[in-house]
Amino acid sequence: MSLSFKLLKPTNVLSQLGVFSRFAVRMQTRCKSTDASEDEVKHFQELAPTWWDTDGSQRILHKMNLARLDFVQRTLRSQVKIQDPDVFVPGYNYKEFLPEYVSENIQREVQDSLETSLGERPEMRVLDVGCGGGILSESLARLKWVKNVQGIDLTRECIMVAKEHAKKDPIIEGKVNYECKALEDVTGQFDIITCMEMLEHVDVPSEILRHCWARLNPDKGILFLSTINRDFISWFTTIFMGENVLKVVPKGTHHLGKYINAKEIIAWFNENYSGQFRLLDLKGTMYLPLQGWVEHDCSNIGNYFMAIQRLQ
Ligand SMILES: CC(C)=CCC/C(C)=C/CC/C(C)=C/CC/C(C)=C/CC/C(C)=C/CC/C(C)=C/Cc1cc(C(=O)O)cc(O)c1O
Ligand SMILES: C[S@@+](CC[C@H](N)C(=O)[O-])C[C@H]1O[C@@H](n2cnc3c(N)ncnc32)[C@H](O)[C@@H]1O
Ligand SMILES: [Mg+2]
Repeated sequence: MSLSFKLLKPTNVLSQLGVFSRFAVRMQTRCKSTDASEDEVKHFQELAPTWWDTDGSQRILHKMNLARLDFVQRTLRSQVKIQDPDVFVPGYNYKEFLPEYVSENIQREVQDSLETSLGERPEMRVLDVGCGGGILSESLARLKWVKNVQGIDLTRECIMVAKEHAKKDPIIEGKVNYECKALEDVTGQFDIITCMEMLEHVDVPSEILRHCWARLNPDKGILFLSTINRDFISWFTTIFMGENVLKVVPKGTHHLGKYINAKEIIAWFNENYSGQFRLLDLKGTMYLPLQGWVEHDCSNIGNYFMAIQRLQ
């Protein structure tokens, strides 16, 4: 590995921002640019056996799954046009001006029409990069507008757990398949690519994004990311509180120096794919003990969800 990552202390995190962006650093020693480091694989190997224990070491990931599925579905619905001419979609904020029962009716009609349109859409092919034990892969495979989900991960034990768990649900039989392989070895094109809570675990995230882009349907394919900004709040919540105080995240899961700022990702897309993509949505998200994961508009602080659409 060309660079050694030290855990950045919050005091010097500001000196690191912008000066030492590992984001575009290319590996010199790894045979594959999208390969996983041994320490990351070893960490997740040990977690694999309890992956599907919703009160176990991945409980926070299970809780996050609800929020990120909302984000994915909301983003996709925003891309669907209402086809039904009988559905009235007011051109103003009707919730503020119409009686509650009227605006609820409108909202339900719009929702039903969107669900129908999504259900009629050509069935979507999904790639889940760094799928782990399949928490997100399975949830996506259960969505009616998904044709199939390909989950890949480089921790073999996670793939084995994912395969075994998928057998428990006949609804997703034949809709989800898993392989232990590097992203650059994945062939085919996908309408949706998800890369959730994985970028902060790789040494060269730009290589992951580059290979995701190459496999994204150029006709409006959508890349969904969730990862963590490199800032003090992230260190405080995800490492100090998450791993050391509340102990709700396995110790050693995260390293501040590997976190990636949302602004860095957007800048990288502008630099490499200017005019070929659209940022569909970017939301901050944070875990609150009594509420679970909640979205907020400070996407440059802490965790965030991002949706990027390929236009050509
Ligand atoms: C607007 C804004 C962001 C303001 C912030 C202001 C501020 C100081 C807020 C503090 C928030 C607060 C109330 C903190 C109290 C302590 C607390 C609840 C901390 C959260 C700890 C936690 C659950 C962090 C989540 C870590 C994380 C990213 C989980 C995903 C995950 C999980 C796993 C796994 O389970 O194995 C592995 C991964 O790689 C993950 O990314
Ligand atoms: C925190 S888990 C997230 C799992 C899943 N995406 C989710 O959110 O439920 C991170 C996963 O990324 C995998 N991973 C790390 N580096 C990888 C790489 N270079 N290629 C493929 N998978 C990788 C790890 O093995 C681990 O299973
Ligand atoms: Mg993580």
